[in-house]
Amino acid sequence: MALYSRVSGSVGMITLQNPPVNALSAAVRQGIVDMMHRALSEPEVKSVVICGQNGKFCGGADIREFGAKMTGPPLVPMVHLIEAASKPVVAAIEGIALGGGLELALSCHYRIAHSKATLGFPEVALGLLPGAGGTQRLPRLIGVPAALDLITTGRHVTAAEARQLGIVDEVTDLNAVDAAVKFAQSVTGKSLDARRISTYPCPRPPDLDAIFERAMQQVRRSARGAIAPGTCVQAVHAAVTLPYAKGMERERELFSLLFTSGQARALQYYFFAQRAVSRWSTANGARWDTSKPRPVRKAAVIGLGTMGRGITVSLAQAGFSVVAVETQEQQLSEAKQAVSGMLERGAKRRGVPLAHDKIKYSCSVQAVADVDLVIEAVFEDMALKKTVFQQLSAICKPGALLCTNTSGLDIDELASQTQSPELVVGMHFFAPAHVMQLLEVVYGPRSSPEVVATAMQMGKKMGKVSVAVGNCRGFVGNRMLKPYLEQAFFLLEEGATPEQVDQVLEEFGFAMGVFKVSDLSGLDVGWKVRKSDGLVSPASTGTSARIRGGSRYSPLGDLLCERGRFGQKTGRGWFQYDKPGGRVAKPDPWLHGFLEEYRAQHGLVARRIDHQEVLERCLYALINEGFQILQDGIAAGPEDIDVIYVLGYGWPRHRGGPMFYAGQVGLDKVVERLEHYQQIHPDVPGLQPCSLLRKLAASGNPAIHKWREVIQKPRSQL
Ligand SMILES: CCCCCC/C=C/CC(=O)SCCNC(=O)CCNC(=O)[C@H](O)C(C)(C)COP(=O)(O)OP(=O)(O)OC[C@H]1O[C@@H](n2cnc3c(N)ncnc32)[C@H](O)[C@@H]1OP(=O)(O)O
Repeated sequence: MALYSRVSGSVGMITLQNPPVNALSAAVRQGIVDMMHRALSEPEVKSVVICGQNGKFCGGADIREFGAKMTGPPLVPMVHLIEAASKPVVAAIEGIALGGGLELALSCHYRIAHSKATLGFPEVALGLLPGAGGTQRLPRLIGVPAALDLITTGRHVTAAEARQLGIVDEVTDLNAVDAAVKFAQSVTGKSLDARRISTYPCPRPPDLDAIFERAMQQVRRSARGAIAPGTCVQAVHAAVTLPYAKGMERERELFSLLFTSGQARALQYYFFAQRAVSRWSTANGARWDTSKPRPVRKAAVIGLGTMGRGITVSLAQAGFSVVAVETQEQQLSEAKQAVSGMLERGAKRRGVPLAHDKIKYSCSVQAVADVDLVIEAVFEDMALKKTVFQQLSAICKPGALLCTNTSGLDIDELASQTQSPELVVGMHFFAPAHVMQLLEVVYGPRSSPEVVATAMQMGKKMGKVSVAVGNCRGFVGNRMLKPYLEQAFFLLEEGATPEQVDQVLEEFGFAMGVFKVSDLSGLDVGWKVRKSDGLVSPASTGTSARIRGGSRYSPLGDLLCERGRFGQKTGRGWFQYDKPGGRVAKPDPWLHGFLEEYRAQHGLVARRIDHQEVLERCLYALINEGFQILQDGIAAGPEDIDVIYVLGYGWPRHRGGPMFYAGQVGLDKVVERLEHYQQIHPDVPGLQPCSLLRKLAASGNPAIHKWREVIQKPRSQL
């Protein structure tokens, strides 16, 4: 709703009230319309200030209302009512003015912002465009290039930048509402003719066509199939080529197109999923709201390889004192240099002070004796990690958290090496650890709720999205990757090429196909894991070379590694590169020959494989594993899996995540296609739909927010 009050006798004040961000719900819009009419009808009122309660102007349209039937006054007539007002209306912008909130501010005649406020049009991230005149007013106010930048990227600007761009009229370090009231009094009675942005002509720079061409190219390059960025460009184009009223019609048309698209639904689901994962719960009933994090001031990182360095940088940048330990002198000095460089570049990019003095380096594990939390980041080898955990358990002060940055090893086995297994938790960072936003917090059966809460909070402080997951081989992300990779290998055996598989996955929206990603991460990484699992047996030939544990197995990855093809680092992998460390993947005729030879050797006849089969086998096998993970209680809900896949594995955000995507395709259809492929390839693992997937499909494909009800039933009966 909106509250009306009278300030200093002549200023009508409208205060938006809808915690937590004063979003423009039906009640708020109704309140604004009613209060505007009231302010305009009261003769004593000479000017109006619009502000938001609790130091937040407005977070935009209420996203929670998007799925429901529209009620209350629409936004467009509301902003027109404000702009057309005969009395000056001043927006007092504190905290945020985002999306519809900024559109509301742009309909006011003046804008006063607090210096700490941020402003922007983030609609593009929700699969939308600013649909209440934002695409028509902003270019009129700040010019086409700047408006295109803000609207197509969704980036937030500071009050200072907003002032520089001409979005706000004044910035204050003091109380913005008081400043707006004073300002409103000072403009009482002045003509408003030059203050209504919709009446401004839209500036037409001489190189207009080139500007739009460049903007389109830019969004095509980065959108990976998302339609909102390009549609935003079209809407801004209408501001330049059409009169205001017609431009508004075009904006409405384009907005409706986006609003009813599956992409907007997926992105809005993802918005809430990212927030839902912070309300974590574990399989044994620990929860975010009943578990108190422990205070952490000083942390340590053990092992300063690539991951350890990134983790050290993340911790220091988040303000923690860090003890960085590397027992090899030479490695330590290289790590020091690398970490300094990363911190310098980070400080420059973010415009923040350097955090060098936060880090103390040491060659001795003894240096961690007084820290509150240790993150072990040594080589991915169980025996080595066990030794480190035994040492840590003896050295660390009582109560210190012992965390491991493993990408899939058993947390419980490590915990059993310590005197306090309840203090052990996994913190699975993604490379590069100081850049990637995802953190899997892996709880073992003995991890205490406070320890999980502490690791989740640490992740948040490091600017990460932390997702709590249970302990199993590969946790959530890497466990789901296995069947996805397996299908890709089998498809090569059956006649596909790496470039065909990658093309299909990239057209779906992945930044990189599965084979390019493997080349980038290093083929030797998976090879080592398969070796330690006893899967790699170079001596075997004939049928047995392609069977492990009674199931079909493809040794193709192992064979490439045996030939020293580790991917980008060696200049050869599934693709070829111009040099070791090269980045541009090119099809490799050698590999095609190798595949032909391999098929001949194993009696496999290549067939034509279509795009649908590539996509369905790779994605549905991955999705099926996701349902198995939900069934096993490793992830608490589909949102956890979707956030992990979008942030950690390049799943296209505009498709919501694998579990959301499965719901969109139709769970019954996913089951039907898996069964179809299973019938044709009975020897291929991963194609048998798991019982939870079947159960959900049979219960009529319920909406994703209802899945938890079905998932929780079997467990509560245990
Ligand atoms: C039929 C409709 C026609 C409409 C035509 C006009 C179209 C206008 C388009 C829009 O305005 S779309 C909305 C544009 N605004 C946004 O995208 C803002 C989204 N929010 C954020 O970016 C952040 O939440 C924030 C505002 C910067 C605050 O960040 P912070 O980290 O401080 O807190 P959060 O955890 O993110 O959020 C707190 C809480 O608030 C909920 N929330 C935030 N914004 C909205 C919103 N616009 N509508 C509804 N709810 C919102 C958020 O979900 C959190 O609650 P939760 O319970 O934890 O999920």
